[in-house]
Amino acid sequence: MADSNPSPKTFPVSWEELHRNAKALAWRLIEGRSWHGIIAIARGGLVPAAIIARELDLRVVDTICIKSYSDDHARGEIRILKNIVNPGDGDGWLIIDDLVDTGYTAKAVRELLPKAHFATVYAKPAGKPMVDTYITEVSQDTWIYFPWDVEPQFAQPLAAQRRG
Ligand SMILES: O=P(O)(O)OC[C@H]1O[C@H](OP(=O)(O)OP(=O)(O)O)[C@H](O)[C@@H]1O
Ligand SMILES: Nc1nc2[nH]cnc2c(=O)[nH]1
Ligand SMILES: [Mg+2]
Repeated sequence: MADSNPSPKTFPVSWEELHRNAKALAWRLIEGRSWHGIIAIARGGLVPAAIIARELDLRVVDTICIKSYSDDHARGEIRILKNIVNPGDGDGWLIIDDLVDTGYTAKAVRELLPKAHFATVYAKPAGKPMVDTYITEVSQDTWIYFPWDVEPQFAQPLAAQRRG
């Protein structure tokens, strides 16, 4: 995606869908191995990380706090606002984020924790190669709206929209 994000398509995600997809991710992550704990990429990774921590019975949850997008969906420089305390190389740790878009956030975290397992609920094609496990793919020109991004509001009936 370019630095400013036109995203002609939108993909609203409900709490129920997010919960179901995060649980689907937990199913994938519980297969065949155990984890020391979770490193959530805040803020977007916090809710999926909480769901996955509950499903995998993981009680150790740390955060890396990163900002790369502003509220108007424009991507800026990646800023690591808080790192984890004792990173090591990440071996045996799960990194959880809500989504991977361009993959720049994931790339920056992978450089810090090269042996961690990087998992997201949603993935766009450009960022897909940066994640080890994801559940749902959406197209690159789609902007995902999470439940915390939106609130219900009145929608015009179709006939009224046509009348203009
Ligand atoms: O693959 P990328 O293009 O790097 O984009 C993905 C990142 O963008 C969003 O975070 P954002 O920086 O908007 O902060 P937030 O998690 O606080 O919403 C999202 O939560 C991912 O962390
Ligand atoms: N909410 C949201 N944040 C993003 N950050 C980068 N891409 C996206 C997206 O599609 N939705
Ligand atoms: Mg984020």
